[in-house]
Amino acid sequence: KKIALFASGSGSNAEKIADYFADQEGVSVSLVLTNNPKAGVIDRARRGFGTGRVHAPVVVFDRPTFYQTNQITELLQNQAVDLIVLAGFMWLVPGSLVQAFPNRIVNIHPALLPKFGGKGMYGHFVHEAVVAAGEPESGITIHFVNEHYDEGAVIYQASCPVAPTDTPDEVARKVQVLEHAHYPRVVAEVLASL
Ligand SMILES: N[C@@H]1O[C@H](COP(=O)(O)O)[C@@H](O)[C@H]1O
Repeated sequence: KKIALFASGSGSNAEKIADYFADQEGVSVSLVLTNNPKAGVIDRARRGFGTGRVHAPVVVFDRPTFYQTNQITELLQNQAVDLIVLAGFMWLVPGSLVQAFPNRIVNIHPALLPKFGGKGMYGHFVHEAVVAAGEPESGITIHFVNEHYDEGAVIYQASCPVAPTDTPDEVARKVQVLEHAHYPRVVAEVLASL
């Protein structure tokens, strides 16, 4: 089975996923794709991720290529990718790609959807909103991707307590622990179900 990893930023989740499958028979990371030429994920991929043994081509694309051509969808189809994994990818996935990979695109959101999701709700903004709302807990949501931000069917959620004194940074740290602990395993379960 083949995975393609999409990331726009640091790529810590992409690295955890690549490392998780580094020694797994029958599962490989065939492509790393980013919309950001300065994304930290590029260096991680070039180093072979955490294990230094997962070497996948890195593709950097721009907005016209993603939204006005079919190049990315065709590349993924030509590589016979089984599952597309969004790991901190910030752009909305075009309908053509969603239709080409039905129930084969997953995303992780750093909050307990349906709360604190949607356009503009990403990265630190989410944790600031959770703290500002005085939420007693936060967490992660892993979901299938459809044509709307953060609205696809939920696959898995895990939560963590938020103390009244927690800062957005502290919430971000707690949530990242959940992301790294659960996303690789849930990706493996979705892959096994395909
Ligand atoms: N969608 C969100 O974007 C962030 C990406 O972090 P990283 O994987 O680039 O470190 C994570 O918090 C993820 O939930």
